[in-house]
Amino acid sequence: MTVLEDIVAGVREDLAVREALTSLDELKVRAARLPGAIECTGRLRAQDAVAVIAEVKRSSPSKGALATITDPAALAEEYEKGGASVISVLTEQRRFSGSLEDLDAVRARVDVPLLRKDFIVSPYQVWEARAHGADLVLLIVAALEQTVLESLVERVHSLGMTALVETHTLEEVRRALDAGARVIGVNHRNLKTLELDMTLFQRLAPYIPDDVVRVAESGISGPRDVMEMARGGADAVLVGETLVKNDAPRATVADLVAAGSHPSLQGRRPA
Ligand SMILES: O=C(O)c1ccccc1NCC(=O)[C@H](O)[C@H](O)COP(=O)(O)O
Repeated sequence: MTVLEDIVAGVREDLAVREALTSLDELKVRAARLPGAIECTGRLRAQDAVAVIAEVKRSSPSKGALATITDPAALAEEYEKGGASVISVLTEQRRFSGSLEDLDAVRARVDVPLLRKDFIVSPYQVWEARAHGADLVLLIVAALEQTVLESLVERVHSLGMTALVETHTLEEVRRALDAGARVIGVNHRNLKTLELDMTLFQRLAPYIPDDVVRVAESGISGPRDVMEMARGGADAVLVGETLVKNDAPRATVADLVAAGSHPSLQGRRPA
């Protein structure tokens, strides 16, 4: 069994417990009481800047415990003040120590769009994301059959949310495009082996059309990486470990944001 398969098996078990506790109808009622999802593609695709998606991440299969985040909302507030365009909240519990309560807490404190970062395999989880205030949902191509991927992308969009469709190979990029993705992430981390390949975004980005938002994910350790991703065609970067292990998350986000709008990057994208 790969790491990804193992994570998804646990996610399915935890999902069955939540489904027994809260009906889909109840989630729909909760979602209807909330303001609509924030439109995100424009924010992720500023003309001459790289958007920073800053992640709340306590632990991971590749690195184990990363940070004791007792107040995820306070951390998210620092990210927002540092200029993050989107905040990603890991809600998977077994391997990432996250929860939907983290998403609620962050939603109550910040105004920027929120990404529910989890291993989504069912429309129930998409409704759950919306009912807990998420504006974006991660869909991992490697974890989903094509027909399921297509129906989840459609469900996410029909709820006014944005799907960040994550890929790791050229075939997955093609599947993401076939599924109607408007935002495609290239994860440097292979979720089956956990190996990082920091050249992957630059190699796959040319296969992602200009009208689709391109996000470089994982292993980004500082401003230099942001500039490299920008030169390779990134509209946005997704950063977790570097931020949660840092004593000054606001300043660190600000440094990444500044790198993404460095004068040497101006004019890299057609108007
Ligand atoms: O981070 C992991 O070890 C991991 C393992 C298996 C599946 C997913 C995993 N991470 C999810 C992510 O995509 C990252 O949290 C995100 O891209 C940020 O990465 P980083 O900046 O390297 O923390």
